[in-house]
Amino acid sequence: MTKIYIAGHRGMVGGAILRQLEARKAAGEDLDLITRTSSELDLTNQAAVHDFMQSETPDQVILAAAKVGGIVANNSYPAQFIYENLMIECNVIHQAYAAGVQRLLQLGSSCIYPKLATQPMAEDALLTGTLEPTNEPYAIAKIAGIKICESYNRQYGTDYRSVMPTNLYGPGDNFHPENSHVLPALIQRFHNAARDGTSEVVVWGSGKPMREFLHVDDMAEASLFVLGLDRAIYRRETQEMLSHINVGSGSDVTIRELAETVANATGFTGKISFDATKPDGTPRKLMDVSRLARLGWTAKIGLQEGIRETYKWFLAQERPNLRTK
Ligand SMILES: NC(=O)C1=CN([C@@H]2O[C@H](COP(=O)(O)OP(=O)(O)OC[C@H]3O[C@@H](n4cnc5c(N)ncnc54)[C@H](OP(=O)(O)O)[C@@H]3O)[C@@H](O)[C@H]2O)C=CC1
Ligand SMILES: C[C@H]1O[C@H](OP(=O)(O)OP(=O)(O)OC[C@H]2O[C@@H](n3cnc4c(=O)[nH]c(N)nc43)[C@H](O)[C@@H]2O)[C@@H](O)[C@@H](O)C1=O
Repeated sequence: MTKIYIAGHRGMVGGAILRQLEARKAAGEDLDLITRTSSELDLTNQAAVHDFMQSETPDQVILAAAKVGGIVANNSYPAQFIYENLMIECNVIHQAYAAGVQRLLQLGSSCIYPKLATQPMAEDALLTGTLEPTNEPYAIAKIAGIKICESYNRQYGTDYRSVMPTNLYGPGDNFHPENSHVLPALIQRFHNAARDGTSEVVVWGSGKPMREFLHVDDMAEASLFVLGLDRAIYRRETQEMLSHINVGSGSDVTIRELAETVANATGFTGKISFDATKPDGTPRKLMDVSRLARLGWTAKIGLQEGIRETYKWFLAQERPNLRTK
């Protein structure tokens, strides 16, 4: 029996990971899956995380809990983004170690790389330049997460791994109009405009930045693939002080192209305009996914198909996932 604690199981990524683990369990794998909501266990609370880890003593931990948001949320709540993410990482990783957890997987983000990194961005671009200012506090916390895992591995011989996802989307996403990421924001806005017969939809920024999108079911599969790799195989591709692995689809689109695709999927036929008062953020952040490909995993769900399927999911919800932050 393998006892796995999935931190953040009600989130988009944690939820997708839990669905895949539940399917494996139903297919006969001997798994004990442990979850807690943030109101049951606040991961910024050191004593609570200590008590939880000591009483549950999981074999493995998947850290998909974090303070997450789009470009404007990151820019508006920098203190919460750096504080909550650092606290969650320190508490979960240290208390996992203290409770004897040998294997852990944590999720970072492509924003750990410099704003003007060479494209596509390989893992060794980390800490080679200045970060994008709109999400620097979040990125610093995510970089710290990688370095905490590497440090525990070096000093204590643990097997703590990090995956760096590109921009994600899919069922369970946050559709908040200001605080969400671009893809759910556009699904919501174009859907409302098509439904109400509005003639124009405004998209933030210049439309020129490029982003790479990965469906959350692909991300969940990649996470479990990396967690399940034999230690020697994982180590062969990574280094003691560069132990993270990029996860992406391998191709990107401009925000204008993305808006046109979402307009098409939702049936909106009016005008698309751009609001230059909103930030563009990083001009481009395409992941170099060759390390993960060499290990044996590549993405399966294309962007058009993923958007169509996510829109179907969105339409089936009684009330979309409008989080307050
Ligand atoms: N979404 C994206 O585009 C990307 C996400 N990532 C990373 O992937 C991971 C998952 O992100 P995603 O699923 O999108 O995020 P979500 O916002 O969908 O989910 C985050 C989850 O974290 C939990 N959480 C937050 N704060 C606390 C806390 N103090 N104590 C306990 N639980 C807490 C919440 O639990 P509850 O619901 O119980 O409150 C929530 O369900 C994060 O590390 C994120 O940085 C990386 C790149 C892109
Ligand atoms: C995953 C990643 O996500 C964040 O970085 P980001 O990639 O810049 O994320 P975003 O999805 O919010 O924006 C992408 C682009 O799209 C444009 N854009 C247009 N119209 C809307 C819109 O309506 N909403 C949003 N949010 N963006 C819009 C927007 O102006 C920008 O040019 C990080 O803070 C951090 O959280 C992180 O790691």
